Amino acid sequence: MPHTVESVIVAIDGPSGTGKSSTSKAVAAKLGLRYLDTGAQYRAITWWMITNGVDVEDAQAVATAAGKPVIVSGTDPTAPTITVDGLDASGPIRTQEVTSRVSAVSAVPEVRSIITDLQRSIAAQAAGGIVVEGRDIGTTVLPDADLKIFLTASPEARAARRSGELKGSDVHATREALIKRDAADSSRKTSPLAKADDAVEVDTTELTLDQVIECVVTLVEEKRAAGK
Ligand SMILES: Nc1ncnc2c1ncn2[C@@H]1O[C@H](COP(=O)(O)OP(=O)(O)O)[C@@H](O)[C@H]1O
Ligand SMILES: Nc1ccn([C@H]2C[C@H](O)[C@@H](COP(=O)(O)OP(=O)(O)O)O2)c(=O)n1
Repeated sequence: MPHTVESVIVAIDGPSGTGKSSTSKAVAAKLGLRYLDTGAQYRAITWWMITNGVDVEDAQAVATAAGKPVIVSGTDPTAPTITVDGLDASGPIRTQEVTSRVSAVSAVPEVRSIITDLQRSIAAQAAGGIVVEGRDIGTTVLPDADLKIFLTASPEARAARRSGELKGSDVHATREALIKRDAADSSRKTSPLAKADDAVEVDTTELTLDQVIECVVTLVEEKRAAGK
């Protein structure tokens, strides 16, 4: 069933450093929508595995433990939150250790199935609509989204953006780590990073963040107008 004009669902996918989080938060805030960072959920389950002594390279062990952590995402775009078993996970999920292990954990089908169910229930509860960002939102999690965006940017631009965030980090090493993670995320069997056939691709390499936000806001408004 098509959503009402007020209840628009926007899926924003793409590799790391293309601007998904910054764009999604800003678009949601401007349009009065909720916001969900699905990468934060995969990071949260990875953090739980590490702190609970689960060998993240052992897919069977990860699958067995996948249902244990309770992950709760707060969807206010101006102050998104994430807790695991009631603990604030927003800091620990951004460490290098979690970043280097999240692809292995998120490739486990049991993990994807649990997190996908959680994402769908959050989207269903967002009465006024939501912007959901990730890797497989348009293809798998919300294939009926009203608007699908696939953000891209050159590896150089993405690495420069990421190393700008991580003080003192080397752009070359960041670029190599990004390319390795993209390859792992794109080649896994279960819902890999991919552009949905009906997604609008936006190359952000030469665009400012404000230009990307404006572009997505315009696309949402066009969808809303077309739905009237
Ligand atoms: N179009 C852009 N131009 C320059 N910097 C950008 C652009 N989009 C995002 N950034 C910056 O790049 C970094 C990564 O953006 P982020 O939104 O976290 O990307 P993603 O969620 O895709 O990994 C942030 O510091 C953000 O401010
Ligand atoms: N929908 C999603 C979102 C993220 N993931 C996995 C794959 C990604 O490498 C990690 C981390 O995602 P996140 O969006 O936080 O990564 P970046 O901030 O873009 O570097 O989670 C996924 O498998 N499916």
